[in-house]
Amino acid sequence: MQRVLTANQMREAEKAAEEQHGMPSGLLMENAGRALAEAARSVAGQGGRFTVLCGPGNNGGDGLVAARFLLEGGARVVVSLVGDTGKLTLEAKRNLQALEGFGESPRAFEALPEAGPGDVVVDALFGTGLKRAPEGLFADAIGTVARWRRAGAKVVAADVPSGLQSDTAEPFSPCVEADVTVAFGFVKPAHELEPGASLCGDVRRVDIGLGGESTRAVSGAELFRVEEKDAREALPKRRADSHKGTYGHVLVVAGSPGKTGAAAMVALSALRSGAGLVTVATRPEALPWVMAHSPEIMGIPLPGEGPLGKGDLEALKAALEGKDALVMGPGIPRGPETGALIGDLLASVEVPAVLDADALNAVAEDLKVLREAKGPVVLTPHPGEMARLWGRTTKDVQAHRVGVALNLATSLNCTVVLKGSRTLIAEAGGRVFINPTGNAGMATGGTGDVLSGVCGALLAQGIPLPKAAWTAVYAHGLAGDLMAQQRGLMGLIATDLLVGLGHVWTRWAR
Ligand SMILES: NC(=O)C1=CN([C@@H]2O[C@H](COP(=O)(O)OP(=O)(O)OC[C@H]3O[C@@H](n4cnc5c(N)ncnc54)[C@H](O)[C@@H]3O)[C@@H](O)[C@H]2O)[C@H](O)CC1
Ligand SMILES: [K+]
Repeated sequence: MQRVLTANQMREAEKAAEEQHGMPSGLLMENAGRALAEAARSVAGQGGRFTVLCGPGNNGGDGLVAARFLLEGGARVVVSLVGDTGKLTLEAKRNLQALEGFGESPRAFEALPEAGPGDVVVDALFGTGLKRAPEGLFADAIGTVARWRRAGAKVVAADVPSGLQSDTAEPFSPCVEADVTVAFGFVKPAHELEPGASLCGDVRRVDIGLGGESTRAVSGAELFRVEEKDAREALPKRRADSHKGTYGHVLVVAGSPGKTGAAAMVALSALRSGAGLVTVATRPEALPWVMAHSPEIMGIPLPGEGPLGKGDLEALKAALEGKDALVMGPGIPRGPETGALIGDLLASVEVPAVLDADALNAVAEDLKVLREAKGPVVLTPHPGEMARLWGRTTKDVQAHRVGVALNLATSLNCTVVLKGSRTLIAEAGGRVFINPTGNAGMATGGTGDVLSGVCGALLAQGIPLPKAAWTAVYAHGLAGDLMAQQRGLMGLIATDLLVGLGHVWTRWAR
């Protein structure tokens, strides 16, 4: 797992490093500037010129250090201090003096030469200290950086592209678009969440001297980026003497006339993700269609007709006998009693449960029904379903993804998987995991059904939450990435992910 720190948490970590662990403050900036210079050199053309734009804070200080290292290496460097140099922080001022010792004095922005192919522009205007939309000279500078980039220069951003809000990953206008972003110490939400992540280009995290100890002290939600090894290590080893019972039995409550495919995709995905047995419980008129998709799918008819309601409770409790996980929601016939039914069912069984799609819409009417759940619950809403669960607009949800997911998880004491680009997995009590896999080709019907099946299968194999959730999300997204290479972003469909999951498990086989 890679820790993702907010601007405040970075400041707390930097403070802890300096005050508690004796790290001289100038050393953090020295290390940052050196790494920034190395990154700039790595994208420069032969004999290219480096144009370093420095803002009024420590981000600008990083730029001054980078300029000095580039000069020391014999490069052609021009530097400009944009904005009120009187406000330079002490560290930045010290580095301005040091720079002059190398014979380079900052120039007026207007006096800078044009940059083009082979040249590198170092964006050290603003980092985590950005507070509002860049205006005036800062906005002009960002506009010029964009023009130089269009002319062929490479742009390397110090810590965060200037104009991009570090915590929300939302860009102000204007905002730098970088080819490389050097993340100092820790990645920030802006590097991991959209739309910020796309503006950063290649994110290179570098150590600057902030040891793990300095992050122990930080306050607020703990954010992590899931890495492939974390997901791979979560999978159970398959022992030779195991049998299908070892890998659990998933009950899938899904499907209805016209939406039998959803139930089949959940069931097939659970089978393709290692579940020993999978049974689908649905209305009698839908069941044959679901089971026809594959001989491995077993079925239990839910007597009755129309929406799921309290009259189905006993049949569902019986169906859950001997099961190890429940996946409920995709394509179910939803009615006014469905939410209460789900609440009663979860209050009477202990198996881990995945609620997706119309099960989420059913409980959205009264979230209290989930408070009595006996077993662990994971909700897998897409932003629209999250909006209904949270009583806000989808736009609101997307603007506060981390907070909304974390608040819902904590208020319901469950795990929340907020899908979308960079899916978030929030656990009750504070940790939020950011998933880096997946692509826009997965925006096609049924991919959510497949994810809920993977999650159910991993839970049935005994992997606890939230690990089962972020492992399912990572594997599902990776399956999509692998299959998009074969089918194209436009051609990818949900059942391709069933093939892609096979590639993932093969790649992770231990
Ligand atoms: N703190 C450390 O030990 C280290 C920090 N690193 C780098 O420092 C920046 C964060 O620096 P900070 O001084 O907090 O702010 P910025 O340089 O990002 O912002 C500059 C300054 O500008 C003011 N400001 C904010 N928004 C605007 C605006 N729209 N227009 C004008 N002025 C604005 C505000 O007062 C800011 O203070 C971090 O990203 C790192 O790059 C080192 O890397 C490590 C040591
Ligand atoms: K920057």
